Amino acid sequence: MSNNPPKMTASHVDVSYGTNHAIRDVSIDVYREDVTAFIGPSGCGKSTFLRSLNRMNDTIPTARVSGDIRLDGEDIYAREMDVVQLRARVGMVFQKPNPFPKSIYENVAYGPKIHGLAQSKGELDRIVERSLTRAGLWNEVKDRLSDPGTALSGGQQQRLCIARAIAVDPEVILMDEPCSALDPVATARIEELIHDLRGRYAIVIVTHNMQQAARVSQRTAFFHLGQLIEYGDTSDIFTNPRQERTKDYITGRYG
Ligand SMILES: Nc1ncnc2c1ncn2[C@@H]1O[C@H](COP(=O)(O)OP(=O)(O)OP(=O)(O)O)[C@@H](O)[C@H]1O
Repeated sequence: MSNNPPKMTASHVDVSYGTNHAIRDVSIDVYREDVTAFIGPSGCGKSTFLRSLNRMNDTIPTARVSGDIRLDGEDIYAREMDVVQLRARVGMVFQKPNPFPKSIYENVAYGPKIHGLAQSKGELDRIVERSLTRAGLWNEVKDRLSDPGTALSGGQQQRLCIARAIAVDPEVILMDEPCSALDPVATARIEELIHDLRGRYAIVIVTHNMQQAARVSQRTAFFHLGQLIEYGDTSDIFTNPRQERTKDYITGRYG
C-alpha cells in the first residue's frame, strides 16, 4: 500500500431511498494503487454506496445522497460537475454483462467517439485495440470485430464491458459483483484481469464472495446495515479483524 493521496474520498455519506435510509455516515478513501473490495451481507448497502461514487444514484428518482465525495479533491456533487464526464472518469461495470446491441467494435468505440477522444478512424482503431487488449479480449475477437457484442459468451461480454469502460481512459473503475453471472473459469479470467489492471486504475469491487475479495483486493471495507463497520488492509480484515461484527461475518456466522 502506498502513501499517495487518495484518488477518491467519501466523507459522512448518507443515502436514502424515500424513507429507507440505506447508507449512514460512511467515510472511506480509495487509492489508485489498490483494489478495494466492498463486502457485507445482502442489503447492507454496498451497491448503493458504490453507485454514489459516480452519481449513478442520480438515475433513481427516490435516491437522495448527502455528504461529501471527491475525485482528486474535486466535489463530484458540485453543481458545475459534468455528470457524463464524471462517469467516463469513474466508469462502471455491472453484475450482468450489458453490451450495447451493436458490434464488438462499436461497443468499445462509442465512448471515445462521444467524448471526442479520437481525431481519425486510425486513432479510434488504436483505442479499440488497446482497450480490448487491456481487457484481455483482443486475441479472441480481433477477427470478428463486426460481430454483435451480444454474440460473445457471458465472460467475454463482461470483458467487453470492461474494455468499454477502459476505452474512455477512466481513473476509477467501479465493479458491482462483476462475476456473479459467470462460471468459475470466466470468473478466474476476470480476477486475473483485475490483477493486471491494478495500479493503472483505482478499482472498487463489490463482491459477495469473500474468497474473491481476499484474492483480488488490497483493501477491504465491511458494511453491515448501511454502516461501514471496518475498513483496512485486506489481510487484516480477513485474519485479524478488529470488530466483532466483521469477525462474525468472515467466519460465516451470518450473511
Ligand atoms: N433502486 C432502489 N430503490 C429503492 N431502494 C433500493 C434501491 N436499491 C437498493 N435499495 C435498498 O437499499 C438497501 C441497500 O441495498 P443495496 O442493493 O445497496 O445493498 P447490497 O449490499 O448491494 O445488497 P446485495 O448484496 O443484495 O446486492 C436495501 O434496503 C435495498 O432494498
